[in-house]
Amino acid sequence: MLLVKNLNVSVKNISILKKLNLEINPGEIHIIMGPNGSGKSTLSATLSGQQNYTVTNGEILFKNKNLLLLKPEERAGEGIFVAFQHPVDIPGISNQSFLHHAVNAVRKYRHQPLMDRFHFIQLVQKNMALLKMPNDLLNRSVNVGFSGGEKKRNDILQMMMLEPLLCILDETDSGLDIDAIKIVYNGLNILNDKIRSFVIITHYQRILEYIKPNYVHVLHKGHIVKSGDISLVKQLEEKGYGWLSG
Ligand SMILES: Nc1ncnc2c1ncn2[C@@H]1O[C@H](COP(=O)(O)OP(=O)(O)OP(=O)(O)O)[C@@H](O)[C@H]1O
Repeated sequence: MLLVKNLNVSVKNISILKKLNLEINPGEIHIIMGPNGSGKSTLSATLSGQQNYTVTNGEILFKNKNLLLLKPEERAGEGIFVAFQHPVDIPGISNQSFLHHAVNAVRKYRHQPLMDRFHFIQLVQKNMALLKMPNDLLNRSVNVGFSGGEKKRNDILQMMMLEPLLCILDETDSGLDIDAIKIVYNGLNILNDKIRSFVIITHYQRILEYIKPNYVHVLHKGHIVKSGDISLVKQLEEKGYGWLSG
């Protein structure tokens, strides 16, 4: 589904990702861990097509298409969803109209029938109940004044509504209380099937209580220095990252 080959990315002429390789197949869950500043968020920003992240070498194929030729909204239409480490506030636009617009934008791109207001409200309320989100968050401006945990749940709500193929979650589990972590990962598990894939960026071993990843990768100084299975998470917890710095 996603193939990243020899990817080099710079931000403001500073080289961040270096010869990064990653392959993700349908239905797989990949966890990416790594020290602060190793380039994890740079990878998610690059995949989403954010400005200022310049690909200086390498390629990214998504469903065999050259992702680098696609605009951010086209990438979303193709099925890429990124929950950013720091979800953005959008003052003046209600969460409901933002979500409804986003749902229909991807449906239009995918040549699917648009969702009318009635069906949208039914679905969004069902998903909000699963995420234990109060209804008033729908009427407020996107993320404005939301608590940290509410913003992260709102990200998962967006993911559930947009039904992406590749879900990239950048530290969605940071700053959540124990109940919220369970709710967020339950939301993720609801979407987890044989087709959809996940890239989960996290600093926490506790993720293994909720998610069973196929692969775990360690990103260090801009490239993947080690890949393995869940036993790698336990090794990292015991030994830290020093033994991998080479
Ligand atoms: N817009 C920017 N301008 C300057 N430097 C940047 C920018 N974005 C990222 N960087 C730098 O790139 C490096 C990698 O940052 P990135 O946010 O990708 O790391 P990370 O692995 O996600 O870290 P953390 O675990 O702390 O979230 C850091 O040294 C960071 O300062």
